[in-house]
Amino acid sequence: MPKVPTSRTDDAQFREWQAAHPCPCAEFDSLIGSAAGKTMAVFLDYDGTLTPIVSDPDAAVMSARAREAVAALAALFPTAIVSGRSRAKVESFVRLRSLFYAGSHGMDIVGPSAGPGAGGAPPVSFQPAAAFAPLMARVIEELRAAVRPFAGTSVEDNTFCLSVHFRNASPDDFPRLLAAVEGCVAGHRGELRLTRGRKVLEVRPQLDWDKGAALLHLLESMALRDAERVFSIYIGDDRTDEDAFKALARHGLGAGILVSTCRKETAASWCLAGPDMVLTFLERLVQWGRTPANLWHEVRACSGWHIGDNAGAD
Ligand SMILES: O=P(O)(O)OC[C@H]1O[C@H](O[C@H]2O[C@H](CO)[C@@H](O)[C@H](O)[C@H]2O)[C@H](O)[C@@H](O)[C@@H]1O
Repeated sequence: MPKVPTSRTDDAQFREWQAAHPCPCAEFDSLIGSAAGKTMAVFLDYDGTLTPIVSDPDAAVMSARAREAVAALAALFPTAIVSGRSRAKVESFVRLRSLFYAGSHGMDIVGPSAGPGAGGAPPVSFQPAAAFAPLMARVIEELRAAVRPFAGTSVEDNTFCLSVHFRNASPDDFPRLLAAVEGCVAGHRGELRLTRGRKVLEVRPQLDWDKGAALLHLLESMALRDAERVFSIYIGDDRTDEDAFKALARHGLGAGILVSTCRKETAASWCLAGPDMVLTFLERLVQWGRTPANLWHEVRACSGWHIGDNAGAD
């Protein structure tokens, strides 16, 4: 595999990659052109997408600007947050009731409790990993004991996913930390699996379910899984978002937008250079969504979501 540059100083390679993954702010009309004649749905990752990455996971709060943009978006398009966080935690950060939420990497899904999405069919509510809850509650204690020797680590309870953070740990400890976490997972062979995110190891149920499956489930639930009629946008920064990018690409359902400042292997076809650019893009999408070009003004309803004008209702 070619060495992947880690910064924009790897100019030539980065420019080549960038040409293949343009910025949707710079080429907004081109992206929107792909959605011509279709209604739109929007899916957003949380950490590293709506908020900058910070060293304390509990401090990743959403800015007023981000909340305003997402609220406005949710009044114009079906909008979902798809996060590795527990649903309760991401809801408490975002504090908007007009959204669909898929927490625990899509293993905990609910529909809106207020605003446009709350109309129509009953809200989506789905927990494909529900049977694993008792196991996860036991394993978190095992993990906490296993990582205790490594200063700067912590285990975050994301309900159906346990996140072992090592952003604040010594890089020298990583091989032993990884071995300790792998040991825990191996103790539950066939029941658990280990994935990786940004300075985080994630212990999840051994289940064929990820953010891509959650995205398809949400589209299905809203009667929007129709490539002829609907164009979905998914924005995310992490490895786990790749499953959603792949699902969109595989089924021709829309556009994946990676949030990154460096060249990466990705199934996304667009790139935004950080959470600030994400907000700029979302604000642009809101402006566009308020014009008659947004076909939700004509369609007005789908199963589980209907357009409204109460962006401030949350
Ligand atoms: O799917 P996401 O919404 O992106 O959640 C993925 C993980 O995000 C959080 O961890 C990441 O962000 C933290 C705060 O900026 C950072 O400290 C950490 O190093 C990152 O990995 C969250 O804390 C995890 O539980 C999520 O699984």
